[in-house]
Amino acid sequence: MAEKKKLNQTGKASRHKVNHNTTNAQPHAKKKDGSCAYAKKCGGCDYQGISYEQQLEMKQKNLKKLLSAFGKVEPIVGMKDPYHYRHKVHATFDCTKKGQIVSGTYKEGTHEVVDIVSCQIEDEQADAIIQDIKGLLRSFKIKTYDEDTGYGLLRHVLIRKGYHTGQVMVVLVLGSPILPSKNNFVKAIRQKHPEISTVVINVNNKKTSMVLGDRNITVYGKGFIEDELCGCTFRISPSSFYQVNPQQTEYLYEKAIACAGLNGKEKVIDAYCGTGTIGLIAAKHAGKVIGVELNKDAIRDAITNAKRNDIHNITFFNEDAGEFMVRMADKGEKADVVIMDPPRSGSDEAFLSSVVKLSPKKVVYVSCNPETLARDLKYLTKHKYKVMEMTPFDLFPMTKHVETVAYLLRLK
Ligand SMILES: C[S@@+](CC[C@H](N)C(=O)[O-])C[C@H]1O[C@@H](n2cnc3c(N)ncnc32)[C@H](O)[C@@H]1O
Repeated sequence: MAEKKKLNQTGKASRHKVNHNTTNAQPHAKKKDGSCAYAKKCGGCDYQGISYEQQLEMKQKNLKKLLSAFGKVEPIVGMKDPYHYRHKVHATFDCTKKGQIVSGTYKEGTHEVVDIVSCQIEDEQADAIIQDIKGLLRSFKIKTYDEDTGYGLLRHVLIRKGYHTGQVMVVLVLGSPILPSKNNFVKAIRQKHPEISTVVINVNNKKTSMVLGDRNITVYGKGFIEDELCGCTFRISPSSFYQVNPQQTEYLYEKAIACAGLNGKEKVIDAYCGTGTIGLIAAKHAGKVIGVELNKDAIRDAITNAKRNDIHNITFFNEDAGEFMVRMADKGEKADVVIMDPPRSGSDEAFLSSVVKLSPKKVVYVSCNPETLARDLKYLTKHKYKVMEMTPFDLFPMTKHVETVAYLLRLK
């Protein structure tokens, strides 16, 4: 998955300082000519100012350059409406020397917070909630956190919204676990936004570039939201991976499952499974599925998701995918299909060599980084596998990022 730069793949955000030049005038996302009012300062969208058609052409060209050695790259599946697709929105909070509270993203290459009222690619409801939280801070005497001095409270706000359910989670990332008048604060924000289903305090008191700390305290609702994809319901916790563009994700997953070509009998491995999304959808068409994932919160969600969807032919393991596969291969175990969806850094040789030992008939590789995909395909195609199909999906309009489903078949 590619992320807008303000919250990168690992959830990291760069250390920040306030943009003291910020004025009280708050520009809206679009200028009269339709371009982004923040483009020059924010730098989150690499393709700002380029028509969407042209963006798709550029992505296709780059994919062709990187992947055509392995076969034909199918035409990229773009969005009908490429705006406001992000259902995970994050804003960093800070205060200028003049005492103005600002919230938004980092100016590219700096530690300055660009004050953003609404963003062209973020969900509009999420942006409105962030603005209203900003508006409440003074009356509740909540100060923004200063990383240099450790003084203040509010560091970030993270909003996650279900695409089909409309459920909204607000995560307040604080430097300490105590939010003064927390019940009244929640009441005030819910009065403005009754659509909020849960509010969580995330405690991050470390000098770190990571947005989220380890501790979550639910102050309203269940502490998670649910969303639906491809006929399954998924639980999403504050730190679990869930694609930021659920609309396009449905097409991506449908393609991955179609490539697996399941007939109800296969043993399938869903590696880097997150909250179990792809594996649970696959389980309906397979004999048995094994999901493996490093993040313990995501695995907890995956187990709950299996129960929630009444799916019993899936087992999840909280482990490094490479180590898990090596052990399976050493035990001489086999699999019919391996579906793998690694982070941007791609897979590793321990994992890939174990895939070769397990010798599944099919490998379905879901990738958010064509460069690491090309590297990993090079390994697999040198070891008995042939790329049969590669289909890109645009999950990240206005940015250079792209998802690709590659399907490989074992040659002998
Ligand atoms: C691109 S996400 C895919 C998640 C899931 N397939 C989905 O579509 O929602 C990659 C996942 O790999 C997990 N991960 C990263 N490194 C890992 C490793 N070494 N072993 C297992 N899982 C890992 C991350 O926590 C993340 O959930």
